[in-house]
Amino acid sequence: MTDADPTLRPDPLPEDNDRALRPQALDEFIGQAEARANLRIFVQSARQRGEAMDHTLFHGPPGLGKTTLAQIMARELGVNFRMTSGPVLAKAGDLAAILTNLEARDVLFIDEIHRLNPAVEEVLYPAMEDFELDLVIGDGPAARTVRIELQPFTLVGATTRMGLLTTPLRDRFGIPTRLLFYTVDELFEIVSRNARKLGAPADEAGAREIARRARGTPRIAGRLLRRVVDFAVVEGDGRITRELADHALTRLGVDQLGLDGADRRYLRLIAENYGGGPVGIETLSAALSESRDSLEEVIEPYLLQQGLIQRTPRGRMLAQKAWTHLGLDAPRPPGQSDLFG
Ligand SMILES: Nc1ncnc2c1ncn2[C@@H]1O[C@H](COP(=O)(O)OP(=O)(O)OP(=O)(O)O)[C@@H](O)[C@H]1O
Ligand SMILES: [Mg+2]
Repeated sequence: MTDADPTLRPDPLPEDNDRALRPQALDEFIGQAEARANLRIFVQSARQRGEAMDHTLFHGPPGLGKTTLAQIMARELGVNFRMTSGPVLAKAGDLAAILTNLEARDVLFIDEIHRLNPAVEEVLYPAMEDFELDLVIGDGPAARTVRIELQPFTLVGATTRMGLLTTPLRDRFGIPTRLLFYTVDELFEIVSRNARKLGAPADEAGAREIARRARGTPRIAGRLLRRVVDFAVVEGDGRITRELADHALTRLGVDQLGLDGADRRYLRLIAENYGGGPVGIETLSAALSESRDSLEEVIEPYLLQQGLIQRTPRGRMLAQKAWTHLGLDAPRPPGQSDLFG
């Protein structure tokens, strides 16, 4: 097991595309209660008025259900779902081709919308605001602009990095929706339901153990469940108990808090090489050979949410909980004498 086993990371993998396990309706979607309640109202209102729903932006760490919710919105609105992503839309013409093919009230989903090329983003502004497209035809002195009317549509954007969105783009979303890490109870429901769908008998304590160690993330819960099922079949009697789940997760390198090798490597680096910090993100990125983006998008949000690290103006610092979790003693602040030493 390598430190950064990709199957334990929250980033998407092809094996996640298990349609049977993806919730198909708002009622089947567990967790995100506030976002869900609001979306239900906006969907219903758009349906009753017969209008396109307002543009919606989902932001939050990977694997929390942004794409799933976008698909559910289209289904609940009873419209087509078209999907693309920021990096895929290289030229303004690519986006124009998609926009002109939308039918009235369709949902256009743009994943990783913070990675749109600025020229493409320019095209998006009038499209979002007035359902119009300004196309430049030809070049040089013969160039002219043609205005094309679009069908009213709903843009659904998703991003793991809200901070990287330009202000004009952010301001054009009527419904910004932040997704939060799931509670253990919510993940417990998701794991139990998925176990039933997979025909894998999981008792309550077994499902709860997986939920507790899923890093607050349904995508990880789904993957851990599949792995635990494998252990149950090969090394157990097929049933998922707490002992079996604990054995399997420990073998997979998922610890009691749900941290994997990459998380622990991050914490241990700050503890052992930087005395607990503060240490700058660029330094951590170089020392771990991980991009700054992946530290900020994937590793840090959960460690912050769990109170294992703190972000200060001078860099990242370990919290006491992290020292305890690593089984290390926090260094004493300078000047404080050791009464017993
Ligand atoms: N509330 C939920 N209940 C059950 N399963 C869920 C829920 N939310 C997400 N999932 C499952 O978790 C996986 C990840 O969800 P999804 O692809 O929507 O995440 P995402 O936020 O779009 O991630 P990324 O930022 O990587 O694109 C999917 O397999 C989906 O079925
Ligand atoms: Mg997604």
